[in-house]
Amino acid sequence: MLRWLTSGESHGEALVGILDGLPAGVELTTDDVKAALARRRLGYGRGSRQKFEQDVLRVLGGLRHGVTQGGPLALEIANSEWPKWVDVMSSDPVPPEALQVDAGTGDVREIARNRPLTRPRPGHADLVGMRKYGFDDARPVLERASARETATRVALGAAAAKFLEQALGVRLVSHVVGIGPVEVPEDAAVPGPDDVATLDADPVRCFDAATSAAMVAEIDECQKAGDTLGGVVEVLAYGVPSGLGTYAQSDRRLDARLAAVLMGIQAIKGVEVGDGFRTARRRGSAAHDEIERGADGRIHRLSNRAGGVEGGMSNGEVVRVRAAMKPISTVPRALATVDVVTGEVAKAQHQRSDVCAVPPAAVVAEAMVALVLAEQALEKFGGDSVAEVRRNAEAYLAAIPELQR
Ligand SMILES: Cc1cc2nc3c(=O)[nH]c(=O)nc-3n(C[C@H](O)[C@H](O)[C@H](O)COP(=O)(O)O)c2cc1C
Ligand SMILES: C=C(O[C@@H]1CC(C(=O)O)=C[C@@H](OP(=O)(O)O)[C@H]1O)C(=O)O
Repeated sequence: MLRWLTSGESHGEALVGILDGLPAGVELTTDDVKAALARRRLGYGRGSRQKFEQDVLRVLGGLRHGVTQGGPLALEIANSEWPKWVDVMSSDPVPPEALQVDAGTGDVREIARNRPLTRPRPGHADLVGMRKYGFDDARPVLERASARETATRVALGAAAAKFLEQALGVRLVSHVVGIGPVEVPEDAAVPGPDDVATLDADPVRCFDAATSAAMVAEIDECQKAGDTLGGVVEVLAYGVPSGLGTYAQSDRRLDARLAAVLMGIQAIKGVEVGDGFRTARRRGSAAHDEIERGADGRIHRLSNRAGGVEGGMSNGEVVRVRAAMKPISTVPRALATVDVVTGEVAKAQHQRSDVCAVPPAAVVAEAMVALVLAEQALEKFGGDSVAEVRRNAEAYLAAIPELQR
């Protein structure tokens, strides 16, 4: 059983992630995890924080000499912004005067950081979080609701991706298919597992050069207008064996698990498996993926509209999912709100913020798909080491009757 948890605040000392149930024998280095974290920081349209903050990684458990040990993998990602937030985010009580003056950093903005946030920002967790947890300051709400937390999930996803590749030969790709109204054409080329470096080098992680340029222009225009953007990301998983997930119980369906973790990413408001909503507009004869026996004697599909999932199970085709992200909630052209302490009409607080975070959201979505595919592979094949999982998978595949292959 694979499970994961994260802890930590956006401006706290560090984020922490634990991945429990990862088999022994996964080859993984801190450089692998750092590379995944670096990919999440890329993307045209991000705010100033990405430019100066570093993801300072420490592996606290589960890894020895570059190989997982079978125990929980524990990762710490320190926030390099922490020195500015020591008093505001102190885990122990601090004297009130410490919150009135700068904490010896010489940075007068410290005083502003300490000021209670009483004007909840539309689109954020602020208002409901204050009501629900009984705060008169949105600070504790936004600290945990912030997508800074996705760094931890990307780090854990890097370990899951290594496991998938080494045990089963599964490789993942994520790309951006829409930013605001700019969309990749339906007939555009789809990236394969060898195109990851090309995607990482593109400012918006888009595989279609003309669309990428249009997306960058859209972000520029939006920034000038004091506004923000969302978009759509796609994750493709190549080499997923047939039979992950099940039709036998609704919550164990592969599509249900994928949708749940994608919806669990901050700001994701819709999920599509395969052609999803587009399939709903088609007739059945143009919606499903016909089966034929190819010249190589193996069963093939004539299309992959289902996105590699039928009956809640992977069907051996490329697993393909999309997630729709709403525009960034902190809109520079500040939105209307109220001050919940004074009762006055107000404008939502805006300091720095991303204009568009769709490219990093693609990397986060890729990590979540990796975690779910690893979870489902372990559920199907079991095994405490990479070698055992591989043996079990090979035995299962070898036992499939010849005419079903
Ligand atoms: C990678 C990433 C970066 C984000 N950066 C910002 C940001 O800089 N400013 C902002 O207001 N929201 C940002 N968000 C979105 C907010 O965290 C999100 O809108 C908020 O949590 C409320 O969304 P929810 O209703 O889905 O929880 C980001 C989301 C992601 C996935
Ligand atoms: C720090 C990250 O993203 C942050 C996510 C975020 C939000 O509201 O979700 C708001 C911004 O932080 P701040 O309000 O401190 O400027 C982003 O920079 C990150 O992704 O590493």
